[in-house]
Amino acid sequence: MPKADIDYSLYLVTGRELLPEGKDYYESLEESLQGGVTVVQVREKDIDTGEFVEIARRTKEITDKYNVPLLINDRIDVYLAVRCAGIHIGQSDMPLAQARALAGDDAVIGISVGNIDEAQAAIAGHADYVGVGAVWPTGSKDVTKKVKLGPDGVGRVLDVLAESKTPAVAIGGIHAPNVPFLLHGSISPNARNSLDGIAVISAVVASKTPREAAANLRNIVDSFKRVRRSAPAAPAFVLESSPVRSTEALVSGVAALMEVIQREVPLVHQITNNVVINDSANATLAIGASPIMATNPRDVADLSPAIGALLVNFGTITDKEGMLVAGRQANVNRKPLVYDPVAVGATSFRRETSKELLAHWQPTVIKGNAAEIGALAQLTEVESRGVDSVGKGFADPANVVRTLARKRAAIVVLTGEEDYLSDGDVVLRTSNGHALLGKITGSGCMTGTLVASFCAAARLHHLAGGKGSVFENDSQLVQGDMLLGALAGVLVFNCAAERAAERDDVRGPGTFRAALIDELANMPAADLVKRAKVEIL
Ligand SMILES: Cc1ncc(COP(=O)(O)OP(=O)(O)O)c(N)n1
Ligand SMILES: Cc1ncsc1CCOP(=O)(O)O
Repeated sequence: MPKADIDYSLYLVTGRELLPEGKDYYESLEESLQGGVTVVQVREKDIDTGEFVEIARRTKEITDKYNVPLLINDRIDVYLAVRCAGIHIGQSDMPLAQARALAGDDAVIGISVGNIDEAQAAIAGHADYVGVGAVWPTGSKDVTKKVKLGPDGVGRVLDVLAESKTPAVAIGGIHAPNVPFLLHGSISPNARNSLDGIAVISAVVASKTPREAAANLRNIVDSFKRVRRSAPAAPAFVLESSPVRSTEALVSGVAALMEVIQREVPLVHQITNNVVINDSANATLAIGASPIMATNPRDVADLSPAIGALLVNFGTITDKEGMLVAGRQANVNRKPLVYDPVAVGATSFRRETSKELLAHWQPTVIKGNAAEIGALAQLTEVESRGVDSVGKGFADPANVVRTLARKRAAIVVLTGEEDYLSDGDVVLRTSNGHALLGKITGSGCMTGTLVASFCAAARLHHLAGGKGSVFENDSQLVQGDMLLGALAGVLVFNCAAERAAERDDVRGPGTFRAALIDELANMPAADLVKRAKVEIL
């Protein structure tokens, strides 16, 4: 097969030691090819050369039947003996130039890369493809001393590879539930380059049903590639046909979601800080949803299938383990995940924690003030003082939210006197609210609570729309109009604040806080429609 025709979508690296008891290697291999494996690499670490050659030869007989290219891990002698498509080498194996000299120009030579320098060297040495990793920890190889790149780190390598168009597969700890997150989360920040495929060992080899395991992985990768071709900027939640936006449609959509909440009473799981936990739970109840403020990782597995959405607010970062597990489960169960990185720029501990969380799961919505959004976007334009941002804000907030939304494949909500929301494509500006919100603690956190509640409603609204649980594509993380959900959270909160501030019985922050909860409970949708100030920029 010509090198240019190789499809790297689902790259199987063999691992006989991981086969389920009683499962024959060749039988498993053939089933995985039937499931849709597109490249095979024979990887053997502890066998004699003669046995390696024999396994490679028999493996080639099977891969040839399916017209799938076969590569050999590390051993050029074995490649030369069986004359398959090529070899895969690592950074501590024979140098690329020597491997090329021995194997010749026709051989496919792939090389492992774990950082930008290695990626640049791979391009300079004309590698035919790269294996980028390890993405996550894995039991299939000792990578404990290596940096785990996460989808983010893979994205940085993809930026380097973009110009040369070197094909790239990611490897390490990849299993069906984290594949959508990996594919979307690794779209490179500048060049918008994306993975050509995923390389796996245990996700297929350790399965008792490798055909089904491979078919499932292949579907996810194929769906992702299809959406990338038709909508290159689409974030992880975007429907194949994004709705056409008008301010009237948006505001009436918000009113519709208010009804969905009342009718469906979604359960909103919130891991939030202990300053606002009570107000957030009351705000959730006031709009008609149901709060559960569980933080223990052991609660999460049972809870996740039942919830409408998850909020992770790391204001006091006392529950990191719960945040990691809950977020990952939200991705697995394809539930909206709203991330509120409170004061993320204020300390290095917060920056590190945020990095760790974002390497573990894909947020649907990121909500923050200017300092928080600036810190995530690595901008120094806005300073923070504790949890607050100081100064005039961004010169071009619309560009900041759009750029971060694209980089993170998430909706970004920037709160302030005016709020900016973007899905990486459209940018919305809202200008409701009241100065008294700045006089009570937790108004930003309650906004996050409402955004999570309305994202739950947006998902339920989508499911009730007749499509059931069928996803538009298998790589999609969340169903429903999440930009509308985020907008609803912001508008309902700010319009309720306006109504509360207008009341005769409100004489300051204390009475305002109580009145705000009342108005969240009592605000008629028609009044929201009248008050809402939304612009599409
Ligand atoms: C596709 C792919 N990517 C990376 C690797 C890892 O190769 P290497 O770094 O040489 O480590 P070993 O596999 O030899 O342990 C790979 N094998 N395949
Ligand atoms: C060979 C290799 N190189 C980096 S991680 C890895 C192992 C991948 O195995 P798994 O897919 O089971 O995590």
